Amino acid sequence: MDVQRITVLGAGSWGTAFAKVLADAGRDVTMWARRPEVAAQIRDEHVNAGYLPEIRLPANLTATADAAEALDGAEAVVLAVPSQSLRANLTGWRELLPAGAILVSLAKGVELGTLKRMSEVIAEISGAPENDIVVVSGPNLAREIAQEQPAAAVLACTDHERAVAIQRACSGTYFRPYTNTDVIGCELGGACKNVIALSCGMAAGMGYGANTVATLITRGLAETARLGAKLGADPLTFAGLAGVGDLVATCSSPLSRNRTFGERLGRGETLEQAQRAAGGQVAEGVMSCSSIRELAQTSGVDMPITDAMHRVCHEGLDPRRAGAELLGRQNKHEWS
Ligand SMILES: NC(=O)C1=CN([C@@H]2O[C@H](COP(=O)(O)OP(=O)(O)OC[C@H]3O[C@@H](n4cnc5c(N)ncnc54)[C@H](OP(=O)(O)O)[C@@H]3O)[C@@H](O)[C@H]2O)C=CC1
Ligand SMILES: O=C(CO)COP(=O)(O)O
Repeated sequence: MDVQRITVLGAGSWGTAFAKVLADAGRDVTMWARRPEVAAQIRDEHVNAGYLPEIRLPANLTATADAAEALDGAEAVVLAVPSQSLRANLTGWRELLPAGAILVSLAKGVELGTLKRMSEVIAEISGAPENDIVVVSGPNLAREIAQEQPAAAVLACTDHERAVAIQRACSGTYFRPYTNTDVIGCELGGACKNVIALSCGMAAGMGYGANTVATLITRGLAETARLGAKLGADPLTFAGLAGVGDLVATCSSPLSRNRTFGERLGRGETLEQAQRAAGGQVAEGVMSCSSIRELAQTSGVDMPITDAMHRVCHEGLDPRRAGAELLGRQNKHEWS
């Protein structure tokens, strides 16, 4: 199985950076952008100034705002829109998906209401078997990848052949993808770390230092792994790129939208102020803290940091009060 002609649906930060990775690896890439002016800029000026200013995009990467044109003849289709809009977007594209194209998900989130992972949403809407969908996850801050800084990722798919086809399509001098068959673990790792990054940002915004952030990262990993164990993930996944790798990158980097969003909350801004400052770019953790919390509750799993982030974001809990409540919980063994 080899894929040469690839379509990326979504022209935000990661959609554009991943399209560049594929094009740099020699694939013919067409992007779909929601706004025609963004498509025109990518196609004619080889730049996406709104999301990745100063990044020169390769000549074998083109763009259109017409989804039918973008999808015509695609052998692989990369879904690069935010988690909470994926269902609606994909429903609009369903009839246009070329038969047999490999579907690839970049989104890191859990759907509100259905509590589904993104590959479950994609399978439901597209009619493709869940086992055929390839999930991309790992420490992949879009700007660094677009600058060609070395990084690795995981391509998770139950069907190894499909994972290998996408692995070949995106392997390059600065991007090293590994395959993995644990789709559940990779998707949960990617979704949960956004919530933990919010909490780390919030702690930094309140003026706390490395100890607090490291505590949140470590205990965040513990609650993510607890949820994963309950839902059938391989515990090893959380020690890998889609687990601790992505968690550390996102929780530590000022480039992370989730961390930055949390930092604003920690400095006393309201949700609306932080949303305005994000300028339309998605901080997935803000919605996923609610869906993951509900998933944990229905699964009987304790996720205190996720619960606290939901209450700060959506129930008006003061960040300092949230911190005090986390510290004030009953003492327990580290692994209980
Ligand atoms: N940025 C990163 O570093 C990484 C992101 N991810 C994940 O990839 C996914 C996509 O992220 P990213 O590309 O960064 O997102 P951005 O917010 O940067 O861009 C979202 C893109 O989707 C488009 N879009 C289409 N429909 C909608 C809609 N209904 N609502 C909002 N946007 C819509 C936007 O169009 P328009 O420009 O017109 O608004 C834009 O092109 C997310 O799940 C994210 O967590 C994963 C790894 C790294
Ligand atoms: O998923 C990411 C890095 O792997 C990007 O994180 P943010 O969405 O917080 O920027």
